Amino acid sequence: MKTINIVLFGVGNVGSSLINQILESRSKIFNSSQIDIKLAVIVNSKIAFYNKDDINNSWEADFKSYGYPYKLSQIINHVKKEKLTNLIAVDATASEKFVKNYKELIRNGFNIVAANKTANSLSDKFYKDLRLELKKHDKQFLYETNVGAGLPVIKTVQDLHLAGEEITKIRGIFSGSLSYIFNSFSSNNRTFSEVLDEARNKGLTEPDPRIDLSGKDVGRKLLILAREINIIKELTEVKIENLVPNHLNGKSSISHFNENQQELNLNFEERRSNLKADEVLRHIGELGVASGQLEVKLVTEKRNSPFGSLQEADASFEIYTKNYGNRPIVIQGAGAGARVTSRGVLSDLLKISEKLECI
Ligand SMILES: NC(=O)c1ccc[n+]([C@@H]2O[C@H](COP(=O)([O-])OP(=O)(O)OC[C@H]3O[C@@H](n4cnc5c(N)ncnc54)[C@H](O)[C@@H]3O)[C@@H](O)[C@H]2O)c1
Ligand SMILES: N[C@@H](CCO)C(=O)O
Repeated sequence: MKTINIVLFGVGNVGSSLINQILESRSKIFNSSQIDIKLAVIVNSKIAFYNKDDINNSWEADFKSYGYPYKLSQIINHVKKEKLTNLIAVDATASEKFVKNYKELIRNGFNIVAANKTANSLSDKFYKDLRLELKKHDKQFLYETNVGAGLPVIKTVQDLHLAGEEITKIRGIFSGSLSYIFNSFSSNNRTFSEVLDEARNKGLTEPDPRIDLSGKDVGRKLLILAREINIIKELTEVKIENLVPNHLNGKSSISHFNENQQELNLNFEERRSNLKADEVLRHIGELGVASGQLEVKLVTEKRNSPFGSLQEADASFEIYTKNYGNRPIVIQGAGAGARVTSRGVLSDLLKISEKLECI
């Protein structure tokens, strides 16, 4: 039998769904794999809840009642004092600041599973240093949900690359958030701002939806896949069509954006009115291996084309390789949403567990 001890950072849409899925699935997982999943500490940006007993369905109330302000060093001291082993830190935050803690976590015995895409899309130096630290301490880092939420995109690209298959191009609808938004917007008469609010309320967008609309989220995903196949790039080198006007982006606050997001309506209304009856708007990412070009843009597609006929928050990735020729591998399905994402995180947790010690 193996016990794994999880410290969960981020108790928002994805983090909460992960806790609930662990509660739902852990006896099934224990019966099939003899892996006992313990949630040792759960943490948001303000408070930490140290879970002495087994977590149960009242976790949300316990978190609110018994959580208190913390420092990372206190969490590390706690797991040491309790002699917890097989440690895995889950990063379900969207924080650029939090990823700077990864090295300290690794040095203190943690493996890492991240839904947060930041660690893999900061500088090439940060990316490589992190991997050196993992190697030095013999720790694992999995992040399948960084691209396509629960869809197996990263693993597929890694496996093809590892096997020596030459990947020539990856093209697709990389954003489940923007897929939902442009599906809804292209097919009815609601304003862009109304559709954006709906996607946010369904937990389909980034906590700050400007990360989606500015193209940064898809830019990050392209960069993450490029790095998997040894293309050395920085986010600043990705050619991105930014859908947010400058005065609502950059240094302006999220509340300023929320109050003024109707200003987006006019531009998108114009783009919608230019569509023919058989056309829809689609947000595309493209990674050309030979050209080394990474590009994010909003395009017009025929409604009955593969990308044009996607539904809901579907993402779709076409992976072109030398041997697959002009018939790419296609990975398609829900590309955003807390439940598909947290299931992907849970699957990464179990993959890491396979290599941990039985205790
Ligand atoms: N929702 C999806 O469909 C989806 C898909 C793939 C990946 N992701 C990624 O999952 C992550 C979480 O998304 P979400 O929708 O759950 O966001 P959310 O805003 O609902 O939750 C984020 C949580 O992180 C906490 N947090 C912020 N800074 C922190 C810090 N420094 N330390 C500890 N906790 C901190 C917040 O308090 C909050 O509890 C994001 O990085 C997102 O890109 C989400
Ligand atoms: N913005 C993400 C979902 C939240 O991370 C996506 O569209 O894939």
